[in-house]
Amino acid sequence: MKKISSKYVVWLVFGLAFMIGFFHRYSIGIIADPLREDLLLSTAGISLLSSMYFYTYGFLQIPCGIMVDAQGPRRVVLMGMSAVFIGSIFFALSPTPILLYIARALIGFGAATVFTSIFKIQALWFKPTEFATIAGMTAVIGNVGGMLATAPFYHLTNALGWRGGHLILAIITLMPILIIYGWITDRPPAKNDAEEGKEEYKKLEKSTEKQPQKQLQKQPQKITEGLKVVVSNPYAWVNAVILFMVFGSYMSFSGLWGPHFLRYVYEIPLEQAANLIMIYMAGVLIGSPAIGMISDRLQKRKRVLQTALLLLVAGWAMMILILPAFQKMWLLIPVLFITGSVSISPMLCFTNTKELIPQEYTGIATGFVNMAPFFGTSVINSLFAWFLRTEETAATYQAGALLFLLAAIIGFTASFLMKEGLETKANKMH
Ligand SMILES: NCCCC[C@H](N)C(=O)NCC(=O)O
Repeated sequence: MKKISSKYVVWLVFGLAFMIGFFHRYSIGIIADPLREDLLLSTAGISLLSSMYFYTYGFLQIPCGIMVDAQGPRRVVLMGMSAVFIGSIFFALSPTPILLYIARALIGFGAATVFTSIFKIQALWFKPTEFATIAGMTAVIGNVGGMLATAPFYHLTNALGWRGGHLILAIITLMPILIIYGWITDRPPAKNDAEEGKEEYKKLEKSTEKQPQKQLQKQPQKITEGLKVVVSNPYAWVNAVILFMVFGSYMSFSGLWGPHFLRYVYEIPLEQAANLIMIYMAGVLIGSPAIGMISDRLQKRKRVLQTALLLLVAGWAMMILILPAFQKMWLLIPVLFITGSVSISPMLCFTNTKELIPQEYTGIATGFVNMAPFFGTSVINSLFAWFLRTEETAATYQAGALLFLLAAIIGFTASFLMKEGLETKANKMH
C-alpha cells in the first residue's frame, strides 16, 4: 500500500488523534448532570471522574516518551488510540460508576500517548526551522478539540445522550487508527530527504542515528541512558520550570478560576465573565502559531519567549492590579486577548528542549517537560483555593490571582537561564 509522503498530511492525522484526546479532557463538564442522574454520581464523584484523565495523562508522560523513542510514534499512537476507542465504548456502556472510572482512566492512558508521539513525528518529518511553527499549530489543533467538547458536544449529547455521544466519539477515533495503520510511516520515505535538499536538513539527519527505535529495542540500557541524558540536562529543567509556572497558570485560569475571578473583581455576571474567557482563548489560538512563526523566522527561541513572558507579566499586572482600580471594561478585552496570546508562548519550551536533546530521545524529553504543566496546574489550583478558604470576595480572588503574576515573574526570570537550542545544533554541525 502506498504510504503518505506529505509531512502536513501525516501531522494532520496525528493532530486528529491529539484533538480527540483533548476533546475527552474537557468533555465531563457538559455531561455532568445526566451522569449524576443516571449513575447517581456525587459532585466529588464527577470531579474524580474528570481527574482520572489528568492523573493518568500526567503520570504517563515519561513512560509514553520512552515508548515513543523505543517503538516509534506510529505504533505507540496506534496502541494509545485503540485504548481511547475501547475506553469510549466501555464509557458508553458502563452500568456502574466503577466501570466508568476505569473507562475514563483508559481514555486518559490512550490520550497520554499522543503529545510525545506528535512531537516525535514533527522532529522526524519537519525541518528544525519549521518546528516552532508546527508545534504552535499542534497547540491550536488540541484547543480546537477542547472547544468542540463545549457547545457542539452539548448539542450532540442532547440529541443522543452521553452514552450515544461516547459511541460517536469511538467511531471518530477509528479514523486516525485506520489511516495511521494503513498509510503512515514513522519517517519520511528516503526520497523526501533528497527532495528537501537543504544542507541543514541533511546534516541534522546525519547527526542523528538512523534507526533509533531498533537500537533501543535491542539495548534496553539505552532507555536508562535516555532518561539520564534528559534528567541531567539543566536546560530541560529550566524549560520544565517555565512550563510549570506559565502553563500551570494558563490552565488554572482558563479551566477553573478565570470566570469567577472576572465575575468578582470586575463585578459582572458569570455569563459575561465566561464570554471574556473566550477572548483569552482566542488570544491563545492566534498567539500559538504566531509566536512559533516569529521564532522560526528569527531562529531564536529564548529572546522570543522572554519578550512574550515580559508581556505576560504586564498582562497579569494590568488584569489583577491596575484595571480593577479603574473598572475600564473596554481595556479588559485587549488585555485579556494579549495575555492569552502570550500565555501559550511556553510551547517554545518544548521546541527548545527538543533542540537541546539528541533526536533519539525526543520522546523522553517531551514527556519529561510535559509533566510540569500538569503538576503546575494542580499546585496553583490548590494554592488559589487556599486564598478562598474563608470567603469568596473580590479581594480574595485578587489575592489568589496574584499567584498568576508571581508565576509569570518566576517564568520570566527562569527564561534568562535558557540556552538557545538552534544555535547549539548549528555550532555542533560546523
Ligand atoms: N488548555 C490546555 C493547555 C494545553 C497546553 C498545551 N497547548 C499543550 O498542548 N500541552 C500538551 C498537552 O499534553 O496537553
